[in-house]
Amino acid sequence: MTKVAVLGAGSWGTALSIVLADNGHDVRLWTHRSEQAETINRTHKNEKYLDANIPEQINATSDLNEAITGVTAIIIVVPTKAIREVCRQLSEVITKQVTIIHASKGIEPVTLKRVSQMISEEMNNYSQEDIVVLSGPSHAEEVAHRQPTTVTVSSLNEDNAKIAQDIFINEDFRVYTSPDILGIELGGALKNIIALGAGISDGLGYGDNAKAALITRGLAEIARLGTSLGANPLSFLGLPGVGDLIVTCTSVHSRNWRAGNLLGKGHKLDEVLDRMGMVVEGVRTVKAAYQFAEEQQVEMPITTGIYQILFNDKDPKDVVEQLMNRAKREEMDDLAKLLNERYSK
Ligand SMILES: NC(=O)C1=CN([C@@H]2O[C@H](COP(=O)(O)OP(=O)(O)OC[C@H]3O[C@@H](n4cnc5c(N)ncnc54)[C@H](O)[C@@H]3O)[C@@H](O)[C@H]2O)C=CC1
Ligand SMILES: O=C(CO)COP(=O)(O)O
Repeated sequence: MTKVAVLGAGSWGTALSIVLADNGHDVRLWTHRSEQAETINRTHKNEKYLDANIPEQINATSDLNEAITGVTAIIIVVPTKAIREVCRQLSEVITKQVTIIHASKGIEPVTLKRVSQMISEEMNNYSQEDIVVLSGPSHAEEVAHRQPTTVTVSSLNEDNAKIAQDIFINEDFRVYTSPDILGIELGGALKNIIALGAGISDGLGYGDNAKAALITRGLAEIARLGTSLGANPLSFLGLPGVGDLIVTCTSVHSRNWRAGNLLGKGHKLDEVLDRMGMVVEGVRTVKAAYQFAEEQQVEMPITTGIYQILFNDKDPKDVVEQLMNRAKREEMDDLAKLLNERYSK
């Protein structure tokens, strides 16, 4: 039995702890709130986040040193906004080299750093090769009930990705590997923006045609930005790309979709975030993507429209009109062209 620590006791940290416990690992679930640790240990529930029972071999603690003592792997699953703070705390108590896997989905505004980059910047003795990302279409609510789920793990060091694959894989939770950490992290982060858009569209009362358009054209702009940064275009056709786009744009479990839905119904952003009570990563990531698009000179009309709704108080209906009345163009100048350029020789 391997001892592992999961840092972050929200929906996803709790669901991943259940997978790890099912795999026979001794799991320490760290939360920064001692009362939450006490409740989880006493009731074997984490009701604010999930309705599932928490197996007894998961021990919650608010003592970070206790959580990581003797572990072979640490899974970081806090909102992107808290990554640097948690890693700074971790860096102070960690004494040996272990596998670090993160499962957070976002990009930091201003620095435009991905999560693996933030972790390696904050942790002494850890370079980017030491970090693994786990991403894919995986709502915590379903994973916690052992519903079939597939994800991808990726690292600059393939051996580390394989270690993560072995730690997590089981008959309900299938784990693939990929060498393209850039594409995997970008896909997971950027799909949240499009999920906000899908929620807005549904909130406005638009139908499945509009949603299919958002998913498809959203994928095109994600791939456009991702490949301009050096990601493999094929990654966006995989689980952490189109797979995660489908699941977040079409599921009521998605907090990004739900937040978008409320925005589409006319609620203001502050009120929406208050009502959610859980992280809505797309709100922060849209700032980063908007900035990225300007810097890379990449066209991202959906991202731009959602940015205008969130931060410039633009009416969602006007944004739809703006998107529908853009200059005429050929469809297949994006992902298909990129793939063609890359693989036609
Ligand atoms: N919920 C899901 O189904 C999935 C979530 N993710 C990603 O996982 C990450 C975490 O999401 P969730 O667990 O769903 O969020 P959540 O909102 O359910 O929980 C976040 C947890 O992080 C804790 N936290 C916040 N700030 C902290 C800090 N400074 N130090 C320590 N703990 C802190 C909160 O107390 C809370 O327990 C996000 O990046 C999300 O995009 C990825 C895949 C699936
Ligand atoms: O990333 C997710 C599922 O793969 C969860 O999405 P939300 O954060 O929108 O709930």
